[in-house]
Amino acid sequence: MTQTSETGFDVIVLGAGPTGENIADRAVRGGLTAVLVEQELVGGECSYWACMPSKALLRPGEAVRAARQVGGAAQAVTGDLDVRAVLDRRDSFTSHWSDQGQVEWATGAGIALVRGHGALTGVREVTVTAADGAATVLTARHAVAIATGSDAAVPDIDGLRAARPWTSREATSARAVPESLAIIGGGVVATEMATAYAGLGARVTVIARTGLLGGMEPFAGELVTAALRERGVTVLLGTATSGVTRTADGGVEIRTGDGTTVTAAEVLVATGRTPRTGDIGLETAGLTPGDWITVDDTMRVPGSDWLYAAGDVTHRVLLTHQGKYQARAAGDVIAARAAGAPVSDAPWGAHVATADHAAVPQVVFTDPQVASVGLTAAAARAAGHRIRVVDYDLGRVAGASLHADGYTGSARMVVDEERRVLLGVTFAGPDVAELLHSATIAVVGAVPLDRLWHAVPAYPTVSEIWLRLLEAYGRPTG
Ligand SMILES: Cc1cc2nc3c(=O)[nH]c(=O)nc-3n(C[C@H](O)[C@H](O)[C@H](O)COP(=O)(O)OP(=O)(O)OC[C@H]3O[C@@H](n4cnc5c(N)ncnc54)[C@H](O)[C@@H]3O)c2cc1C
Ligand SMILES: NC(=O)c1ccc[n+]([C@@H]2O[C@H](COP(=O)([O-])OP(=O)(O)OC[C@H]3O[C@@H](n4cnc5c(N)ncnc54)[C@H](O)[C@@H]3O)[C@@H](O)[C@H]2O)c1
Repeated sequence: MTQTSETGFDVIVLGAGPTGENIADRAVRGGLTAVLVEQELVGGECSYWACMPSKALLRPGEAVRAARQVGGAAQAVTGDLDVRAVLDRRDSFTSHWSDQGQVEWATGAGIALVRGHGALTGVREVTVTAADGAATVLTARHAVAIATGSDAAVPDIDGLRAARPWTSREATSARAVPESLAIIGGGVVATEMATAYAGLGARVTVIARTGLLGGMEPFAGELVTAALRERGVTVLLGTATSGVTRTADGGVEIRTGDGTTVTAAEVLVATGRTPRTGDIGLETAGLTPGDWITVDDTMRVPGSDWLYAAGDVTHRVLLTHQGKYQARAAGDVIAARAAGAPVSDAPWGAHVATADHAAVPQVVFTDPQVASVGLTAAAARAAGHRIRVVDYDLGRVAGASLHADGYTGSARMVVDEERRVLLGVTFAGPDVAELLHSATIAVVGAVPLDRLWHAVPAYPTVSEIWLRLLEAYGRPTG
């Protein structure tokens, strides 16, 4: 096979998902040249098999349910979802799984692209093997950044692999809605896909070995469990899966730890992620293939002066916006170090991803939505903070009661009693996603509670939850 060499780049970025794209973009904006190496589609998991198609599957059902919760509007909703139209709209959000638009963006941003499977083969060296076997050896002047992301993890459950389960890829790109869907897992993918597929008419069973949305405030999982059940989803909590069989009629049979059997047309495994690092030459840099890649807060691999990693592959936070945030730090610090310019790597500096540790925002697009930032009460206590927890029933806020009849939701703020600032905030309820950034700013800005009283929420909006939480905490008297 042919082999060519290219040495003209300052930075090589392995993987053109949202993280890789942003590393390359920031490096180019910083005056460097950059090349992206991509083996599938430029845009990565998020654009084609994760964030965008999953939200496109969820939004139509949410819009119809929202209308049904408003007297007067409810009477206008006289039909069911048009499933074909939902799937077609989803297809448009994935650009029909074509990356032409993102390739044009990269070219316009001055970023080169080499297609194929990339692997480290030496210091600042990546060898890219194209589909036809042709190899291109790329050598970088300054840095190689790994942003190869993650794959769905398929746990070692008897018969599961042989049963050809759906992963998040099949769930987000399905051409049709199965009559029934069993979901193993109780996390974000499981709850979002249960919401989407139940809304699209499938009979859904969730098999979760603990509660739903573990790791978030407990009321979030409880509200989502209740809402799923109300919509006809069977939610089995505290239930292990012991075996899976693909049956002669093409369906699946799932045996649970308590001896019951769940049958469905398809089974979705939604039990977390595994790093795409098995075959990218990590051993050449002294790292272990198949492991997540540990980095410092400038996204550099400890002990190396040229190897960086960001996004899912680091296991810091498996979210697109956080990967892009890390990417901005990484691209900028690579450019600064290349220029011999000062590096701003103290906490909250321009070249570090400090928020990964203290203020990660996340929205779970279930119905109700869950939006959280920072520490839960349990995590804050475990970290040794002296905290006070303030809860408020979102349905009692005037704006919420106008927003939806019978609005059901809850909010919690976790106050650091030593500094009188917020460590974390969680909202669960219809349409709380857009509330989240207010909380993120309060947490990242360490806005003192006494000052928050002067951030007056408009009446009558759902954001008056802020006033109610502060009232519940107590108004300063001094
Ligand atoms: C169903 C689902 C829904 C989600 N929804 C959301 C959401 O709503 N909001 C959110 O913030 N996050 C969401 N996420 C998480 C989000 O998708 C990831 O955090 C994000 O895609 C990570 O970006 P990344 O660039 O690090 O990796 P990826 O998006 O995985 O991109 C990595 C890229 O590297 C390429 N690559 C890998 N190995 C090689 C190699 N050796 N050579 C060349 N190329 C290679 C891959 O082909 C891929 O294009 C969701 C995840 C799932 C599974
Ligand atoms: N809206 C969003 O931001 C969004 C949406 C989807 C996914 N994501 C990201 O994608 C990542 C992957 O999502 P996910 O739902 O796969 O992972 P997750 O970590 O959220 O949940 C994994 C679930 O699987 C269960 N589990 C793990 N191993 C198991 C086993 N062997 N048997 C049975 N259950 C098992 C866990 O108890 C947990 O309930 C998450 O980290 C999430 O941040 C984000």
